[in-house]
Amino acid sequence: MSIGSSSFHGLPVNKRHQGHKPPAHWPKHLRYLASSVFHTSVSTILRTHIGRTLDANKDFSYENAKHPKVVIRPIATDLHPAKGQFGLFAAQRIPPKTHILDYIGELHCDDRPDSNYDLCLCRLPDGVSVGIDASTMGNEARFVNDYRGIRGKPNAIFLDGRTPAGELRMSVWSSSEDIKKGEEILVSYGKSWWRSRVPENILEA
Ligand SMILES: C[S@@+](CC[C@H](N)C(=O)[O-])C[C@H]1O[C@@H](n2cnc3c(N)ncnc32)[C@H](O)[C@@H]1O
Repeated sequence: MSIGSSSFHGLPVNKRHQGHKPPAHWPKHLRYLASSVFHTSVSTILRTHIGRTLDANKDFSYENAKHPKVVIRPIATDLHPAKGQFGLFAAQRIPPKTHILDYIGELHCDDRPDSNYDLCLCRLPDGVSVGIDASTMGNEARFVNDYRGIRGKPNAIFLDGRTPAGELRMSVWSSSEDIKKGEEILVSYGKSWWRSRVPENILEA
């Protein structure tokens, strides 16, 4: 099942992706990607809709634009519900409504009910949907946790938009308040994501 989303107008990824060097704490068994890759289940028509066949040179400045520094950290706090896993943290103050990074992974149209890293990129009128699965490959965005049990509300959101060259992407943006240096970046995966995984009474808490 996919993590939920809404909409925006796209902007950059950052210099971290240059040279494809994985960031600190990147798990060795996962492939680090600078941009998403297509699974064979995505048709040529859909690839065109997503826009990866458009002029890649136009995205040069987009890919190299400066973005807030973030860091993947292991979570060791007893009270954190994802203790023993990783989270994504602000390595500097992030102003409100700032594009932090894009959610990168494998673009696919097949069902991946067992993936906990599968975000919906788009749904078409004919019912076909494209997901971004970061379970085996992706970037830092795959480490963004859900706010539930960690803070009162999310401090970031998923928004979709197109890069200057026209590529459809899903990105993480800060919400209407600052994210302070050292704070964990937390979104809402949506109730439907949790509903398929945990009892309803925990969701209402
Ligand atoms: C997209 S991954 C987030 C990164 C993950 N923590 C990791 O280290 O790979 C989603 C998984 O993180 C964990 N997670 C995220 N938010 C959580 C929360 N609020 N409470 C408990 N577990 C959470 C769950 O195991 C979930 O399946």
